[in-house]
Amino acid sequence: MVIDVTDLEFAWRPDAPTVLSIDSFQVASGECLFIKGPSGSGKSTLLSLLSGVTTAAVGSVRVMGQELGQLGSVQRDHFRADHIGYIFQMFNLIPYLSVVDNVILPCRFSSHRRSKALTRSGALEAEARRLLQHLDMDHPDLHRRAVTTLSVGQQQRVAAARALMGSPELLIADEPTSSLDADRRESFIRLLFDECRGVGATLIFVSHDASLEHMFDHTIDLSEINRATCKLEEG
Ligand SMILES: Nc1ncnc2c1ncn2[C@@H]1O[C@H](COP(=O)(O)OP(=O)(O)OP(=O)(O)O)[C@@H](O)[C@H]1O
Repeated sequence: MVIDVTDLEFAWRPDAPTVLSIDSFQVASGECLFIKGPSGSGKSTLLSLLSGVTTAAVGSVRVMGQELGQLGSVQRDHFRADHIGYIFQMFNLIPYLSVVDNVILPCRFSSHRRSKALTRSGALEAEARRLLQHLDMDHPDLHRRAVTTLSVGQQQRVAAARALMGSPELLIADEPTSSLDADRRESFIRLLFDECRGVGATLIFVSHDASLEHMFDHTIDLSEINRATCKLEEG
């Protein structure tokens, strides 16, 4: 199992309502999982817990066998940098870096990912260019451009290449296609699948957009496994 969550209870503050109450949630290695759920059902909160941005006082969140609650915040930052590629909804590219330097960035924070990238392509820049090419960004002129001059679809591909750099075992994508039209959304997801399957990575893709669901191995509706949402709906 890449992810094993049991008996989780989470509130953002001790006096705030419970946002997540999940008895059991597992994701197998190599799976491409689609997580859907209405706005406010706790999707982003779950991703914060899976990536160790925050931790739960009650229950267990294991990622690749590591109990995240047992790590301090600096150790969790290292764990995330080494093992998790994250594609943000707004991409979070660094505006003053070139395309290639944005893609290389995870290797500045993780020697683990740096050595994997070097093993694969011999040089970080070569690995960044290989990923960009696979993601349909194959024009060398594009690689030198400032990210602020790229289209939304191009920025999305740069964000994906950055998340894939150094072959993290787990890729998390938080609504990264919401600003694209339907055709471009599907082609982007196919490219992500190709890259993930190529290295045996696990993909967790979160979206409101149920029309993407058919593309994935499995789907989870968070509001169905989250007892906190059920209680809110009943109340
Ligand atoms: N950093 C935070 N601090 C405090 N409360 C938060 C924080 N992030 C989310 N929440 C609260 O947790 C609940 C679940 O929000 P969350 O963002 O996880 O839902 P979501 O399913 O991702 O929603 P959306 O689809 O609209 O992004 C909401 O009540 C929200 O206000």
